[in-house]
Amino acid sequence: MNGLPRWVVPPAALGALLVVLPVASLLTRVDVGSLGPLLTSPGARDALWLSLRTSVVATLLCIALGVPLALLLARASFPGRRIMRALLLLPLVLPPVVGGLALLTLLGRSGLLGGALEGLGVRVPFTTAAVVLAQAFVALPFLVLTLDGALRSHDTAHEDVAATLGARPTRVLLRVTLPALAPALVSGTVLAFARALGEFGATITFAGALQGVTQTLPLEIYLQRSSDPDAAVALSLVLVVVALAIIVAAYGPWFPQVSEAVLPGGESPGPTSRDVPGPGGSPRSSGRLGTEPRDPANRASWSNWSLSGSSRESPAAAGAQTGDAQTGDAQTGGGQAGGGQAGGGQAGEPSAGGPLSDGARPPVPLSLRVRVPERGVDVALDVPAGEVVAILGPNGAGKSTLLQAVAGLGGHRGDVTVTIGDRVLAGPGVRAAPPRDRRVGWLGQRAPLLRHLSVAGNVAFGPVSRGVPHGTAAALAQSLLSDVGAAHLAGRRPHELSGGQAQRVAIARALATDPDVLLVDEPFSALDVGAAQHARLLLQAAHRSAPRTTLLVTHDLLDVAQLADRVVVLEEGRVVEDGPAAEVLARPRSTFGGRFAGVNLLVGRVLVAAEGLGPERRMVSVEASGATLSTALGEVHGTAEEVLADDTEAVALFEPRAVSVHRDPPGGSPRNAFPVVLTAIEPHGPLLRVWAAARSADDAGGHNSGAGTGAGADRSGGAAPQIAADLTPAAVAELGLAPGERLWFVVKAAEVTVLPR
Ligand SMILES: Nc1ncnc2c1ncn2[C@@H]1O[C@H](COP(=O)(O)OP(=O)(O)OP(=O)(O)O)[C@@H](O)[C@H]1O
Repeated sequence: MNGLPRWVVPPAALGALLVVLPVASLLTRVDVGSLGPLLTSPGARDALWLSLRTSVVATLLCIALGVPLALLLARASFPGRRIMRALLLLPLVLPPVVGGLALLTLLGRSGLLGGALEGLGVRVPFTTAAVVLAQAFVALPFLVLTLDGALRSHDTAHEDVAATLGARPTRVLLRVTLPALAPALVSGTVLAFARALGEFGATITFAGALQGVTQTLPLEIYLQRSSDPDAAVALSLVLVVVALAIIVAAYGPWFPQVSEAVLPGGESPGPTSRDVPGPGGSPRSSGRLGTEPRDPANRASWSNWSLSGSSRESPAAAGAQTGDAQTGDAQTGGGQAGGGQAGGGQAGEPSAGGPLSDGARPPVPLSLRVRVPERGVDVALDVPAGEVVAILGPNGAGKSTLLQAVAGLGGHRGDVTVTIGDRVLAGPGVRAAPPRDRRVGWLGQRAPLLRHLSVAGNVAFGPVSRGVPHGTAAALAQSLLSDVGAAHLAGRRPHELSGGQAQRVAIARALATDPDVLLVDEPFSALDVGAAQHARLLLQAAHRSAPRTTLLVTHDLLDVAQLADRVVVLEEGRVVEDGPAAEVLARPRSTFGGRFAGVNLLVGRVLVAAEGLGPERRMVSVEASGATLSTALGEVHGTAEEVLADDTEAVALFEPRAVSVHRDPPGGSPRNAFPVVLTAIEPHGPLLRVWAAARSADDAGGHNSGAGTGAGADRSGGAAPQIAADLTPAAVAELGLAPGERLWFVVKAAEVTVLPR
């Protein structure tokens, strides 16, 4: 029962019987002997043929009008959209005969438009065209609502990436949106055709029952019912068989995608993601990602890189080097022949002469000013050519908004100025350039590969969208796939890839258009450790070969350590820290930066400044450089390496492993003793990290009253600063620590570094 309650069975069975039993009893009434002559009578033949013809035309009309209508309803924003969606439900609710009357009042001789049409010699009612219109009237909502529901539940990540790859809106619609919605389109079309085939009330009212002209099969059945009931039953059987044939053809086991089709309000299968636009680059002398500038002489070499840093090394070797087995890609080694051939033999060739190879364009700087009040974001950032900037910050800090602003995605309103190189892509008085014209590459958390294209087709999609001939784009794709160790996957479909393989393909795809700026949004967070490291090294190798200006949103210390030159920390939509990556990791100045770097960071004001420090006196003596801060945890004594002024803002940093934990206030000096309440204990490598928050002022003075498990748990909430102590499991067991206990965290002044903020 898959966890379903048993009581659902009886009503479900009754529901099924309500549909099946009447049809089954109809079949029992069929006189098989007289079936042949009845079905071959001219009246029956004409009616069946007319029904099929008009239903097909009405369905085509529904597709031609319904697909654009559904797209507008689901994706455009215009006044009255909800009302229009509601009005489209009317034909589903109204009796069809009312629909027929409505059509008559519009197109009849004295109707709103009918009079004018008659004047032009066009008469619609009681013609075959009227049958088609009546059928389309009742069938259109089935198609529109099916597609509308699918579109609204369909993530736009694929479309966003396609746009950043250079695809124009029509190409995105035809090559990305509609293929992804194929199951819903088929489903809606089948429903519309079935509804048109069974249409009766609107037809007889608006088109009448003229044999061979407007008398469709449902009308023929109705008319035969009074004169020849057996014939009516036999013709009903024909309608049932035709309807069943359509349903089986569309929903049969040989068409699994359609059997999962999206029905109105249903959900389209597919990845959801926060995938947005991506990076570009420039040479620099001390970059983390790469140290070698692009070789301007090697105009076609931008794609000629590999994990090893040498374009001549086979991807198989690269895969072996990085332990590719961890990605679940046991065949990477087996791909040596193909990969080596494409990567080694064709290196440099694919882009030669193509629009993408218009020289090894030097990396370009990025300048942006993003002010989006509706999201509380106000950030200005200048990124020198080729620099990799890690954007850090807590959830909701505005990191993705920043990347979306560069890519021209997101649909938010605000003042956004983006300049890449000398191209002003958005700004005051400047019409914002669409994503396809920005030359940015987007790499997101998941790899939104186009499911209906092969791996190679996905990588070639961007170049082809930018006008590169198919052959050249295919060769370029093969070369890039070799570079990422995925040449052997070229013919596979995205659903046949592991997460790590898909991300490697996404890297190749993002670089295939040789973007000026690469926007990378938590690219490895959905991968296991091995696959993440492999993908990280691939990005590093790509950057080494052709540095690009890059914004990298991440929550991962390894990404920053291995890829970033500079770190920008955002909090509540503002830059709170900005500095070289090594400096921020070693000596963070913001609360989030401290947490990210794994050190305790307390913000405070200088009470007693370290004075007279010169370089020669730094760290010589604790006494000489001592400084005291007033913080939320009380006074903190530490050593300063720079001159501090009284009453200025500063931060105190100390490692969790330098903190000792006591049940009672310790004596002796020079030591910092913080009264805290334990909030959490979590594994941290071989140690346990014990988190604690400041106790309230009136609770801080006294000695710990004992175990009191849980007594202080509620004090850990709010914005109280948290500090951590790393203890061995044995120490935690010996102290018998548990959340809620009141403790003292103690750290020597010599272990505390005080820095100006
Ligand atoms: N589509 C949207 N409409 C309205 N507000 C949004 C939208 N997307 C994000 N926001 C808001 O904008 C602010 C910044 O969000 P953003 O997604 O840029 O943050 P983030 O730093 O990327 O967060 P996370 O790390 O959780 O992805 C948040 O307050 C968020 O609630």
